[in-house]
Amino acid sequence: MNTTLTDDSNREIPGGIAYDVPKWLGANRVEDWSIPPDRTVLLVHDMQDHFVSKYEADAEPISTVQKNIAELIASARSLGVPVVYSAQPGDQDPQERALLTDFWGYGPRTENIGIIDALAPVDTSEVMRKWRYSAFQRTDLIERLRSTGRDKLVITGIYAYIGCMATALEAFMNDIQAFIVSDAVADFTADDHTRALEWVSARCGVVSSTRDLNRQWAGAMVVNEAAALLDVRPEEIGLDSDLNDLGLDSMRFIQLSMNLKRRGVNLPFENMITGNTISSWLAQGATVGS
Ligand SMILES: C=C(O[C@H]1C=CC=C(C(=O)O)[C@@H]1O)C(=O)O
Repeated sequence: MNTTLTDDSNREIPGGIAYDVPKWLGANRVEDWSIPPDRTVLLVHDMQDHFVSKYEADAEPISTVQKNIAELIASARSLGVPVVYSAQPGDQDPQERALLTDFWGYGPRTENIGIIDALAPVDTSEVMRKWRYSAFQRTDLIERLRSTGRDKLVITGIYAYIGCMATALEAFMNDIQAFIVSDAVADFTADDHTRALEWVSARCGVVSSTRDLNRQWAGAMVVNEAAALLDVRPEEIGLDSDLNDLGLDSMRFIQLSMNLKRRGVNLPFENMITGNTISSWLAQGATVGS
């Protein structure tokens, strides 16, 4: 198949994209999926110079999205949640690119396919080469999940109404619970952004937010740190366990707060004296990241 375009201009992705990140006001069809760190993978979808450059730099939505993705990457790394990047190749052979050329022209050039510096992977092994909308197509994403017993995928990046949505759908069809992060994805317009969230929440996944995910992960980190301090197994500590009963005295509270600070969890000591359970501390606003 050999598509030659006479005029590529009307297939290019529009440049100068700028819109306020829409507030997700919808409801998820599924409400009981969670993201334990040992069963979750964080996907950073196509945050490559070529695609990110379509946004107005240092403006909404991309400034907020980049910041939130960076926060989630930091949280994931501190919890041992694998971070996986998808990235499309440059100067694609028309035979390989096939129908994408009809929709999007010749696609990215090799010089523009790097992951943006602000979100750089720590190792090339974190990066999967992606040829189609879905990050599952012709990649080892499903093996990366299955081989480590992980069945939850947190999806961030661009574009929400294209590859992020396609990836969430294919996750669902592979029995993987997909979580699309409302303020860590972006598209061409606020409407397209919202459409992606609405479709995923109604048909194949859960819409979450950076704050919600960080609170869930903060809870997991507090459990891990408290268990280490009390020399018990994490499974013995629930979010509503009275940690005083488990031996967490005031000195150890201070130690726990300091240990958590080192792990990037903001759990000020004054919050902790409001109650003896992790859920009471989370209610005070303990989160991971800034
Ligand atoms: C960022 C994505 O790339 C696709 C969307 C627009 C243009 C594309 C291209 O030029 O190859 C990709 O097919 C995505 O899948 O969300």
